[in-house]
Parts: sequence; C-alpha cells; structure tokens
Amino acid sequence: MSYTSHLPSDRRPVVISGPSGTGKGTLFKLLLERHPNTFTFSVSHTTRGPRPGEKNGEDYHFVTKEAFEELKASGGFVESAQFGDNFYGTSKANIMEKSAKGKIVVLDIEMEGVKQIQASRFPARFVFIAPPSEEELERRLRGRGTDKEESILKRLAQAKVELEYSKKPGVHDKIIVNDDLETAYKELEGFVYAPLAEM
Ligand SMILES: Nc1ncnc2c1ncn2[C@@H]1O[C@H](COP(=O)(O)OP(=O)(O)OP(=O)(O)O)[C@@H](O)[C@H]1O
Repeated sequence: MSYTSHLPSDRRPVVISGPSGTGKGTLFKLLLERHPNTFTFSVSHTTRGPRPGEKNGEDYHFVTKEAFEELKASGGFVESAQFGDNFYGTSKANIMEKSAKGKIVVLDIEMEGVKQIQASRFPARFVFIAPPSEEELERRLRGRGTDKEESILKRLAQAKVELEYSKKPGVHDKIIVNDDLETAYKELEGFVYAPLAEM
C-alpha cells in the first residue's frame, strides 16, 4: 500500500524516544523528508544562548530564564528538563499551533520527558526505538564520531536504564528495533499511518 495517497487517521503527536545512538534522529529525519506535508517537528524552548547559525523559532525558541520559569509555572510545557545550567522544554502551545495547521507533530524526547508527558496525560503516541544489541549501539555511537570517550560511556550506561524502562508494559505503543534502517523505517511509517481501528 502507498502511504502517500492518504493521511494518518490518528492525528495525535508522535513521541519518539530511545537510547542515544539508536537512530531516532535518522528515522525521524526520513519520516519528515518523505512526508513533508504531513509531519513537522516540534521546536523546543531553551534558556541557552544561540550557537552560530542557529535561528530563533527554527532551531529553538530562545528565551530568558524568567520567561521560561513563567511559562513553566503556568503549565505551558508538556515536558521540561535542566541540562547543566540550561533549561529546555516543549511548549504545549507550540504543539497545538502546528497541529491546528493540519500537521502531525513528531517529538524526539528523552526518557524523563516521556515520563512527564505520560504523567500529564497529554494525548500522544509513544514509539521507542531500540538498538539491535548493546554492542551495535556502541558501534553506532563510536561510528558517529561526535562524542568523546567519556560521553560514549555515559550514553551506554544510560541506554541500559532506558532499555529496562522500555520493557515496562504500557509505556510505549510501539517498539521498533532499528537493525536494518529501511525495515525499521517501514515499521515506523506503518505505525503512524495505521488506521485507528487497528490500534
Ligand atoms: N539502522 C541503522 N544501521 C546502521 N547505522 C545506523 C542505523 N540507524 C542509524 N545509524 C547510524 O547510527 C548513528 C546514530 O544515529 P542517530 O544520530 O540518528 O541516533 P539518535 O538516536 O538520534 O542519537 P541522539 O539521541 O544522541 O541524538 C548515526 O551515525 C547513524 O547514521
């Protein structure tokens, strides 16, 4: 069946999570590239300053700490987290606005964020991308060439925690093992386009 002839009947945002290096970004990019009129990504808020070349509203919504705290206190984030001195969050309004324009919002969220979204009962579908094995995950992290040894070891330790959490029944609507990329992509596409009656 061709997925270009109809739109997904389930319009809820799709939350993609999984250990670092498992291929979330790769799969997520493919989905957006192949269906640019159907899906869009959510742009996070952050209190960190923009890096050279980053555009406000495209890479992030860059805000002050005060503005961030105000939005958080008013329940404006579906999830938020602090990394180092900086705060990051996904705004509800941002998701609603993009959904209102007819797009399905895809979010790349780490495990703690997934827990927050689930606790808030924000309507979403949850997909977990698992590596074929811990050895292959390590190979991908090293192969990517973006992380220092210390960071790779931290990511591998965190991966164990996330894989354990993913086994908890009911946490994810779909678990996809990203072994062969195209096979995993087809599974993701099949899931997001599945008729409501099949879920
Ligand atoms: N099915 C696959 N087979 C082999 N390599 C893959 C596959 N999927 C992704 N990769 C490669 O694995 C590396 C990690 O992928 P990616 O950066 O998409 O992971 P991620 O889960 O988004 O990580 P992070 O959470 O750190 O952003 C990349 O170099 C990517 O090209």
